[in-house]
Amino acid sequence: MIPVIALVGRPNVGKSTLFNRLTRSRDALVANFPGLTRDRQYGDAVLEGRRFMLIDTGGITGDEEGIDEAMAQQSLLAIDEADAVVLLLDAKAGLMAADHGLIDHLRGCSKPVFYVANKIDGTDPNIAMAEFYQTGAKQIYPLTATHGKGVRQLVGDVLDLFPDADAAGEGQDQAHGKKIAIVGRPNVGKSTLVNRMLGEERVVVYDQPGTTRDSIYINYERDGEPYTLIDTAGVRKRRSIRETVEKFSIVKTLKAVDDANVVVLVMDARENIVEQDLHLLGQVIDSGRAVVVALNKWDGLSSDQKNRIKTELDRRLRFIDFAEVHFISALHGTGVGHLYESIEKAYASATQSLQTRHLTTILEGAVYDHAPPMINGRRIKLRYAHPGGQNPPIIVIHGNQTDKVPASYTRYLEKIFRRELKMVGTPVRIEYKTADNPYEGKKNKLTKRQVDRKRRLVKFVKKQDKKRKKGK
Ligand SMILES: Nc1nc2c(ncn2[C@@H]2O[C@H](COP(=O)(O)OP(=O)(O)OP(=O)(O)O)[C@@H](O)[C@H]2O)c(=O)[nH]1
Ligand SMILES: Nc1nc2c(ncn2[C@@H]2O[C@H](COP(=O)(O)OP(=O)(O)OP(=O)(O)O)[C@@H](O)[C@H]2O)c(=O)[nH]1
Repeated sequence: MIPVIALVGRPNVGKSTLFNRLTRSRDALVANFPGLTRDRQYGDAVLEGRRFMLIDTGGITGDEEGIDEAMAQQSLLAIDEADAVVLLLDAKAGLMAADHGLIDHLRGCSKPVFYVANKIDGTDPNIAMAEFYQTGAKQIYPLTATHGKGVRQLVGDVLDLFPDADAAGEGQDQAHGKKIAIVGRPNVGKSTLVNRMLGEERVVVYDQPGTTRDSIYINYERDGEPYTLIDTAGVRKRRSIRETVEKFSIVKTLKAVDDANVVVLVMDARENIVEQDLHLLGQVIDSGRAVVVALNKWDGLSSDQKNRIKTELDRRLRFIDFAEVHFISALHGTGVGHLYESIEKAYASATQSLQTRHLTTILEGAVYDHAPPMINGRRIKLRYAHPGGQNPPIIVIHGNQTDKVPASYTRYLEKIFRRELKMVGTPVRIEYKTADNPYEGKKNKLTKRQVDRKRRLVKFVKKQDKKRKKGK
């Protein structure tokens, strides 16, 4: 499963700078759910093809007195959620009292810790490093977060601790059948829904989580078919101080989404749709997983209220018109059966096998109806399409100038593919390959002249072949 790295350090050491450099999420998920102590940022990141999740504990504000405590709490939660910790120190400022507090704590915890001397630019690295080695750290990584110098070495070494991260994850080897993650804000009714969905079904294995950040994987059978429910609800009946402080974990939610085939996003009809619901939904769509929306607590609402909520829903969820929405009562069990129908449809859509011939026909139809635009006097040409993966379905389109296809045209194609392939409940990804330069991407890139020469040569050889055939 995807490794989680926490960035900690006192204010202003450069955590956010490093976070922004590494994450690719358009808009990082900020933990400001009710019930969370402090804001933290969560981002999806990649380094040389290796994926990981990053937590930034930055952005602490407050009066001088409050800072230490807030920072401590913030950092402790992040450290707890992480698989490895990166501690940033400021080479310009040197060691400060607040650094010692964190260092002491990290010594006592069992997570791997990487010490970093940031802002090494413009200082004498030897002096700064010598001071930091006094902390007893075995290795200090010099870094310039603003320029990215030293980042690859640092993150590469951290990720080397998790060589199997992309292979089957913790959940994966326990899972059987279709994996359904139940996610949503605190208190929307996730665990009530999980109990409802299991109902009378035969539970095969019920796996208790090790920590708050682990989801529960429940294997069961429904109509003789194997399923796994990934339950992200807060841990109940376990009381420790920390859990009363915070029982909702974003890491847990994101990992569950990552590991699932279909995500059921639960929202609370009585609270309407809030910003955090949309953030979560955005994250689910980015992950490419199939999705079903469950508007829970639909019982006991007046028809006026129901109409108002439906109008609001139409407006705010327009950006995922492909997802099916259900109005349910997990408490009474109404609508839960239909939820399964949508889950099945979404799963089937996300994993159906696609044929090159069929995809190309659809592409040709779409282009015929509505041609891609001209760029610099040349029309973008989309020639053929083939499948590139499942869950999410990936459609690879080959053509000329494909790097110039406008986003609006890609959205148009997505819509047509989804319609023609009768896909429900899953995003579709379109990837482009360009045929402008057939030698592109080869190890030794050829110059334009060399390419032209090769093209002429190929033409010449083909002509010769034709002549020879005619002669026969
Ligand atoms: N010279 C230099 N400045 C840096 C470097 N990295 C970060 N800075 C600067 O240090 C300042 C603080 O950086 P941030 O990334 O906001 O620090 P932070 O640790 O996230 O701070 P908080 O959000 O307050 O916790 C900014 O002005 C950065 O431009 C670096 O490598 N070299
Ligand atoms: N009226 C009504 N109440 C519900 C429904 N579903 C859940 N609830 C109530 O909402 C509260 C929260 O439900 P939970 O299932 O614990 O919510 P959760 O999402 O698992 O909460 P966390 O553990 O905080 O993540 C409980 O008091 C439930 O009885 C519903 O369909 N209708």
